[in-house]
Amino acid sequence: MERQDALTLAALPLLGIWLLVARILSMLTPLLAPWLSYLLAQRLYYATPFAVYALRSGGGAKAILTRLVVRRYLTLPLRPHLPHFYIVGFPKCGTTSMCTYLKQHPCIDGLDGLPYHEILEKWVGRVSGSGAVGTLGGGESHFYVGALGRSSTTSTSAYRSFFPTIVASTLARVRHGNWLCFDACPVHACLPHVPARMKAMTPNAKLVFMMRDPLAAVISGELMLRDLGMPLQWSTLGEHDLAGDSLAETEEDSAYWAAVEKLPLDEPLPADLMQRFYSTTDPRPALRAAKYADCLDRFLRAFPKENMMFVDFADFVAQPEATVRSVLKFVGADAALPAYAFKPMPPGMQGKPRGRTMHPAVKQRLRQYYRSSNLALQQMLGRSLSWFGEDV
Ligand SMILES: Nc1ncnc2c1ncn2[C@@H]1O[C@H](COP(=O)(O)OS(=O)(=O)O)[C@@H](OP(=O)(O)O)[C@H]1O
Repeated sequence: MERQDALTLAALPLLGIWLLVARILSMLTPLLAPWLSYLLAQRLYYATPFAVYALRSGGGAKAILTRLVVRRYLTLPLRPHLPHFYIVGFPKCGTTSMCTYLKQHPCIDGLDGLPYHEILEKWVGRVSGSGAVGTLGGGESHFYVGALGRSSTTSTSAYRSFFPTIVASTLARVRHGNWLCFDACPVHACLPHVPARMKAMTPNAKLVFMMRDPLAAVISGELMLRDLGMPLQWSTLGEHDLAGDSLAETEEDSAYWAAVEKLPLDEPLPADLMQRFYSTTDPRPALRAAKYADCLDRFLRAFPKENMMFVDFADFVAQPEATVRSVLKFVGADAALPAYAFKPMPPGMQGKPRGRTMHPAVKQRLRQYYRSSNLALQQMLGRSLSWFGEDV
């Protein structure tokens, strides 16, 4: 047993009392500090603009946010960990399922104390009627996209506050000999400022990228935003919706995203970044997010390729257990640990397209749109992915 683990075990009763007091105090704070609830709701809205639709009908959601955040900060000295690995992307490629599967392993923890996304998921579960309420536990911090503020995306202590305490890590190490924690946020893969920040925060982290046929990912994302109530003015469902518009990037767009990529680490994120990313009027940010090769290229400039794993969504769906075990091996968790058992996911995990499909004309257009990016991806990975098809 390491010396630090032995010390933590000896101090366990005191640490337990500290955690309990923090929990009680945090339950009182929403009453004492309504402005904090307001501030947090604003920040969450910045990071995930669709959150406003969840918060509108979320009842006590703001109070829950405050309570969780206050508890995390009261116990910050007990939270020394940053993620050992990330599920970095891509949107609608099975990151939530993968996250839930990985957390079945006794040596792996996700976030602690700030399941922002759980609140959204409960709401999504109610809206979609997927019956998934309480079963998902996505645990996305949205840290690098500004969930704790546009200026906080390089603050180590702010980020540490998301992850479990030394009590949890010590107990896992003593019982199972190993402990790892991770963050998951599919949009991290798509935003150009993220690789440099992630590298500065966690230079040795491992990164898992999940990828799916871009067309399937794009329509899945559109349907999620529609079901949340976002007033999207573009659609892939009707013949004329995307067929006529130019999908080429404007000069202004290119300049904007290039500037975001070069943003110095000590500069706050632009005020309109996430509104632009989740645009209700312009389909291009959503389409660009599935140009996997461009996004991966930025990560490959920041991290060594051997620290990255690329998972084909189709393999994950066809063989979830084998895929999860290979990810466990990659991140350094023992998949053969006697205390670990793979449990298949409840059916509520899967979305409900409810008969809505992409219009064939739009499909054809998007196949063309993604062709060069898929070719570049094939070269980058040195292998084919199941959905490349004959023309890639
Ligand atoms: N095990 C399994 N089998 C089949 N399909 C699965 C599975 N896990 C996740 N999914 C599908 O993945 C889509 C959700 O992806 P994400 O969790 O990455 O979404 S998010 O970006 O975090 O919002 C969503 O896709 P759509 O159903 O097409 O919307 C889920 O149904």
